[in-house]
Amino acid sequence: MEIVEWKDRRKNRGITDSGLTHECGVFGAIGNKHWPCNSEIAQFICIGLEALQHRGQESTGIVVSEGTNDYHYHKGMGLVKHVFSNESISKLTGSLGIGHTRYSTSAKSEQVNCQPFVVHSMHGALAVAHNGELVNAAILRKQVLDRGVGLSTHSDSELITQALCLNPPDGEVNGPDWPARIRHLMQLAPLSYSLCLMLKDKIYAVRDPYGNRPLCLGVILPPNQELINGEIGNIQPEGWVVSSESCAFLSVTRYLREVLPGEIVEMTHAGLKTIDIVPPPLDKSLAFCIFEYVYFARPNSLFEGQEVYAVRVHCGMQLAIEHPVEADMVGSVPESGNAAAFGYAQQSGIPLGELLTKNSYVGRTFIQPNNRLRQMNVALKFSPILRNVKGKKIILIDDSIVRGNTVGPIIKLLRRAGAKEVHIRVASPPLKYPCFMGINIPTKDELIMNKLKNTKEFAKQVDADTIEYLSVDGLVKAVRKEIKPTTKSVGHCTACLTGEYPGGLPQELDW
Ligand SMILES: O=P(O)(O)OC[C@H]1O[C@H](OP(=O)(O)OP(=O)(O)O)[C@H](O)[C@@H]1O
Ligand SMILES: NC(=O)CC[C@H](N)C(=O)O
Ligand code: SF4
Ligand SMILES: [Mg+2]
Repeated sequence: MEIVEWKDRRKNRGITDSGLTHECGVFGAIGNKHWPCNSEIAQFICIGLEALQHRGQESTGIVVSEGTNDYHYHKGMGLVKHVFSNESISKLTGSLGIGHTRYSTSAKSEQVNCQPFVVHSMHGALAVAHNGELVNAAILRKQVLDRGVGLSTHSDSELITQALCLNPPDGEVNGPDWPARIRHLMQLAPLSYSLCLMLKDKIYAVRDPYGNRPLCLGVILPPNQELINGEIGNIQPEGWVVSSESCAFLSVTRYLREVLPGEIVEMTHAGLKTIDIVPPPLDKSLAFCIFEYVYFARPNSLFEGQEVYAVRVHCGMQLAIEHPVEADMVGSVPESGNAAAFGYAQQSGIPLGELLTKNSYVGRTFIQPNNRLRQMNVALKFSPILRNVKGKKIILIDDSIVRGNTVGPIIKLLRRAGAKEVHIRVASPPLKYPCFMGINIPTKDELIMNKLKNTKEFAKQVDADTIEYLSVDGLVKAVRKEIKPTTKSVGHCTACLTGEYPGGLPQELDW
């Protein structure tokens, strides 16, 4: 199989009209005692995946096991609610399982690349669910192919699956040594992944040594039981869960903690155990994706001991400090601009109000060939609230501007509704560089701030009175404001804003 260049890997992706797309959600669950428990493991995973639907909407899948190597699985293209039915879920009987929601980064959005991947190794069946993108996929692909392994897709997640089947360098003296295989993978490819790996009787939750993508652990509580100060204490849990985000821990599941950067956590019916913590390569810092805070994650998810919503409010407050302006009202481009608008209003003392209402039935809008149709797309999604806009000086907050396709048509709508002044404030810095770690950022030429000299030119182009962005330092400050000083080491990836890549650049750069 030929090596696929970056340009080709990205072909046909980023097909939406606005925003950043392309990450993934992973979720796993394992039942406690009385195996095979045939409890509601698949249902748990299905509900967890629906709660992670914002992370990936192209395809989804669940793999379960009853403690044997005969896995049951169901995968398909589309949303969780479309792919899974009562009938398909009822066939997924198991005591443990993992699931995935996908936005493609490394291979086409089609059935063959749906996750989880399942292979039968010399030590039994292995299933893999992956969020992230291997920066050195081309090199690793060659190494795996050189060892006589055949690959059936271009997916880097299949590559991870096959790399895990390679014998570890020191051999396996006392039978299969999966932690050694995982450590071997981490040496071969340190960036970027959060993984759920399932064997017949255990799940490994693994985060790459840079901690680039999120992953956290939770517990399934018996009825009428509650954690005390976040601790399990004497409770006999019904099981354990792992998820990309804590927003997927609903009702009977409770958040316990994050998987640490480089940590390998073994989940068995007996509980959770840290097997190892692999540090990032020498001289490299931790690099948690700062855009999880800005845009990707649900506002109620927890990262680094803080709620995403709180960070977004701090971003809005910092933005008001950096770029104040007089106005009658502050509002957001719903939804992900909401918290920052709240912060901006709080800091500036300007009243907060709804300037736009969003049609919640409109999903992703696909790329339209001309401005007229793009304008229609935006008008379908947003409508101005006349009472708050007419005759007013307004500040409109958005979390990010990517291609700039949303902001221009929105300003047109607001002007038509009678806005006197429109000041755009963006709660993150301008996006200028590609991401090679699981987010499909449009090409350099498509990013609006690469096409323009400065924000003045941008404002003129879209008929705004002013446009200003949060600074990189301001964003980092807002993100770190509430991280406890006891948190051992903190580091964030800002590569798409600064061009400083945590693990270096891939060899072939044709972005
Ligand atoms: O500059 P552009 O390329 O037009 O994209 C920027 C917009 O895309 C995102 O919103 P999106 O509509 O994806 O979702 P949201 O409802 O979560 O804000 C982002 O929040 C901006 O509003
Ligand atoms: N966005 C992601 O995390 C995608 C995972 C993997 N690279 C894929 O394309 O399936
Ligand atoms: S480059 Fe940007 S989107 Fe990609 S991991 Fe870094 S911060 Fe996140
Ligand atoms: Mg938005």
